[in-house]
Amino acid sequence: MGFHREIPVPIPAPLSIRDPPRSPSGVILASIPAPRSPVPIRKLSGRLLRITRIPKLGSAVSTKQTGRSKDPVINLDVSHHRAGKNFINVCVVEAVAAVRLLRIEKGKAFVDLLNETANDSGENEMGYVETLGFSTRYLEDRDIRLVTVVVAGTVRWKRYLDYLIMSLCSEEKLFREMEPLLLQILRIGFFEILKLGVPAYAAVDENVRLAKVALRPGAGNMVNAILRKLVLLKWMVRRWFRFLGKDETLRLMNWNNSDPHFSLRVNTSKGYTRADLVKRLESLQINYEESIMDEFVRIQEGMQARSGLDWFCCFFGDSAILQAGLLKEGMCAVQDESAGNYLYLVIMYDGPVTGLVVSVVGPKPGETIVDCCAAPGGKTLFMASRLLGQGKIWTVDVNKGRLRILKDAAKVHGLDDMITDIHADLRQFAKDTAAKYDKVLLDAPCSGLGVLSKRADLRWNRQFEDLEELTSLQDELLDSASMLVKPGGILIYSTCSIDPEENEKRITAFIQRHPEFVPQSVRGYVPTEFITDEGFYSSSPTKHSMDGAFAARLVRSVL
Ligand SMILES: C[S@@+](CC[C@H](N)C(=O)[O-])C[C@H]1O[C@@H](n2cnc3c(N)ncnc32)[C@H](O)[C@@H]1O
Repeated sequence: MGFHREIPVPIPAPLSIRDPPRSPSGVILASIPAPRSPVPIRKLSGRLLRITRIPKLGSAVSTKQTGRSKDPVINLDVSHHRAGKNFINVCVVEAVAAVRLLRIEKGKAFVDLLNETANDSGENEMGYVETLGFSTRYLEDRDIRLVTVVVAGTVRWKRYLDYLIMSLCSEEKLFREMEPLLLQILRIGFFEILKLGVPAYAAVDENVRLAKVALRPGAGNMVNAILRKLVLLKWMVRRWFRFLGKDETLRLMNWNNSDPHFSLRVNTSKGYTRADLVKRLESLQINYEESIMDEFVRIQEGMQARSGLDWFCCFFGDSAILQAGLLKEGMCAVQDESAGNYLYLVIMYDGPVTGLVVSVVGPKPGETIVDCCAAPGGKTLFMASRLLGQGKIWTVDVNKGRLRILKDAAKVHGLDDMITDIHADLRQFAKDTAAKYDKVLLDAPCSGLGVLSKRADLRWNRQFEDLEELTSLQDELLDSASMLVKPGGILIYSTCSIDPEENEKRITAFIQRHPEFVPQSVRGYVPTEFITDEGFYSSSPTKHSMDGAFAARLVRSVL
């Protein structure tokens, strides 16, 4: 038998109610369709399109129930992309592809088999597709070629597609126990969107219809939900592929989908040491791990941030840490070692994360510092604790509510004497202020793409257009922040993003606009594994098992 010949598969063409259509593995794929009744031909895009009455599938239907007059007519309008390319037979291409993929999975069909006129297995395949509720009569050669492209590509990318599908299922079990035809439909949808460049709306539409017709309405809803998630994520995944490569992107997606860990920073300004914190954690029988950063410990369990809500609503569930009052008494703060952002804990008046970005700032006793975009104050508090009671921090933020949280947190930590809060838009504040400061930190509003494991909602809310808006705001804020730096002073720019557009590219553009600033390596401020070739700080979820963040130091010339 030649390579291109198919081993015939026993797919029964005529099916009776007692013999429902099954996948090659024997799974019942749909209940019995009633006899089809052709309806008039409709003209579309200059071509004749035959609309087929399709019985509702998904539950056993009797001939009586599906008699001609009661048949629900499914509107099989040609979707725009196919119509534009003069394709007909909406969803049928996907239907044939799905059936062939099922057969391939069982080792009974070759990917590159085209018209299959040499034996009757091709006819069987088409007959089988008909039993799913589709007319294959008007499939043309180009449709069959498209089937081949879809099938070949789906087989080639199967592991990758499955990985993505699994990561977008609400739980792994859903993927593992997915019925075979449903899985093939999802694979086809993913392949069409990611690899064939089929417009997302069209791919979603067709595969949802296929699932509804061939399986049941609920299956269509599931395909709809998962494909839409992909569409929302697509721009992010594409970007990551471009600047991280495939393996790193897959690792990152895995990280973003895993349970986040949380870190605690001991509050040294109240005289506590990490040993004190560790002692309390041990007495509470809480699993911890000491971080590479002196003031931090990592907690693996018991604190969950609720996703889909705004940062005010983050909570710690029934955490023993919370119940023991460690946060309230100001012994520690919930902060990530990386750079921090506003995720955590506002309820306890403790600002977000800080960590290594504050090391990049390197606050020294006696210094004057402006923390632009400061609220809710994670970095402010950490910087203030490093000033050891000497020096001053001005905190600027446009958001009054968040600024109030910063103020309250400063009180709990006993640092309020050193902090002056300014409710203002940084751009206006910089114009109105003649004073110049030793250090200016701009922790810019950003996409948060480095903290997706903790901010699960961001992946669904962030649009590509946001990135464009954010980068121009970042440029404006950088220009304003730079006006506050004294000659010889330092400007620190940071984000909790891993996107070069918000990080390195903003610095490059800034230096072009402001030749009076020169980048200074962060060597000596953070461990070497966090230093990029250009001398910036960068933490990565996959490399360092912590939030992704970025920071750059820029020195203002003395002239
Ligand atoms: C990334 S968050 C800052 C997190 C903070 N540094 C911390 O560690 O807790 C960005 C902040 O920028 C503030 N912001 C946005 N646009 C601003 C503007 N034009 N002027 C001042 N603050 C602004 C937001 O209100 C938000 O609090």
